[in-house]
Amino acid sequence: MKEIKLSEAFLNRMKDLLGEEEYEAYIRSFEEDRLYGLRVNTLKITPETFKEMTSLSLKPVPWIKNGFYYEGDERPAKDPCYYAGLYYLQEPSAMTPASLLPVQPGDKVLDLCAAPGGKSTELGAKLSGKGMLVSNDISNSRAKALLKNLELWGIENSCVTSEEPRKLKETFGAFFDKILIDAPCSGEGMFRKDVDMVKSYEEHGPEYYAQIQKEIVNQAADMLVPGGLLLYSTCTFSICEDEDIIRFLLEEHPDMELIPLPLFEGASEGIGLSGCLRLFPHRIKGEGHFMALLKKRQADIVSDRKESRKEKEAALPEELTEFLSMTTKPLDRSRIRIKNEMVYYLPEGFPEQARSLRFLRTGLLLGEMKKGRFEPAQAFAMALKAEEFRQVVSWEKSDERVIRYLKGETISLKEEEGKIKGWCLVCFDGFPLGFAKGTGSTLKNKYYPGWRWQ
Ligand SMILES: C[S@@+](CC[C@H](N)C(=O)[O-])C[C@H]1O[C@@H](n2cnc3c(N)ncnc32)[C@H](O)[C@@H]1O
Repeated sequence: MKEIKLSEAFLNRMKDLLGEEEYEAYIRSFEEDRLYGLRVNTLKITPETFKEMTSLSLKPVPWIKNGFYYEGDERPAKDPCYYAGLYYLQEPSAMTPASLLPVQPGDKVLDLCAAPGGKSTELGAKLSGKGMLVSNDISNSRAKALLKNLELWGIENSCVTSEEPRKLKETFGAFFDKILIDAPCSGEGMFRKDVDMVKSYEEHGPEYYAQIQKEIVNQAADMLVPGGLLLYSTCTFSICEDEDIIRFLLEEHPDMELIPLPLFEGASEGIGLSGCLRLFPHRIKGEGHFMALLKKRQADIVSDRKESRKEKEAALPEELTEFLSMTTKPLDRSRIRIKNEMVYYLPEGFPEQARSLRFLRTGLLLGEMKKGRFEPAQAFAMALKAEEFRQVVSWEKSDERVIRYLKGETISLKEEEGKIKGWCLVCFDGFPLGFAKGTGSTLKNKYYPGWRWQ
């Protein structure tokens, strides 16, 4: 075993859970190195095309269509592709929950414990810009990291909140078609990946988290519409945080039923509760996880689901209209809002009652009105495709100006590239990185300073 000191109590519980023989296999899994994974952003590129263009040595994660393993000595975060939001670095088992929640474009989706965004980015990609994703995390600082990841990923229809689930329930009521709860947990499944988890486990073990999880699932169930689906996941093995929470939920909410999850090679059934899914590091190439899918039964009376009312189009400032004329991205003008000079594009059907919540972001930040000018935001660039902007500069990935642009430097155009006046979208190989403002043969760098290449 590596330098990991696991408590006697934990090891005894694992022995009880797995039986003598399998326990030995579990312990041996600590002798193997942790695994590294990335998940391709299908909003921007197909997994096949990405595999062709990257120099990373990728191997497919068998149960995730857009998931790959990469080698531990590779540095995918130091790559323009990362800055273009083409992938998210994620441990392979952690890719499973979002892949098993059948989100459809147009759904209203809640990711209740979402930071830093490992599941939300995938849920947002599945929506393909239609419907709404509310990504919440009780921790404000973690919610900031979540916002960055959603913006980098190019999701245009997400809102980020930092609230207690109870407050969300009071505000939204039964509103969401799909809910994901990637619950805070004791993290027993992550000991090999992250030694620090062992330390925090000593402070707060399974019983501590089970109480929090019960409160979270209780609130979440009330936020589902009839017929809606809820996926519960943890990265821990203890039954009291896994199957027992599902039993609790079924008891407290008799209108909920368990929908069996499909088994795939290496995955195991729930312990004493079939239909749930468990992933163990000695059976698959990934860390430990638990998942269960639940459905709220349809009400006898057909619910009078209101169609979202189309808002009246407000007149937009001229400078903004002028900028928007440079993009062919279809934007419903009635969803554009200006608050304190910031210009937002709200998701379809954004509910009025939600305005009282603590939002870090409502929809896509398009930009800012500044003394009669409009300055487009970094998030807007990330949500565009190269062909959706009229003035584009696209270099090859190997062009040294790509990294210099990401570092915030002023860039000179080559003679054969001609001259550029005004806003342009800077890309490599056709993937947007951010905006710049051309003054002839020079590009003033407008890449967001907080995201610069270090
Ligand atoms: C397992 S992590 C989520 C990881 C995230 N889903 C991802 O894939 O990147 C659990 C998160 O729950 C948050 N959390 C803890 N208690 C919470 C609560 N009562 N309501 C909402 N979020 C909570 C934590 O701040 C933490 O970010």
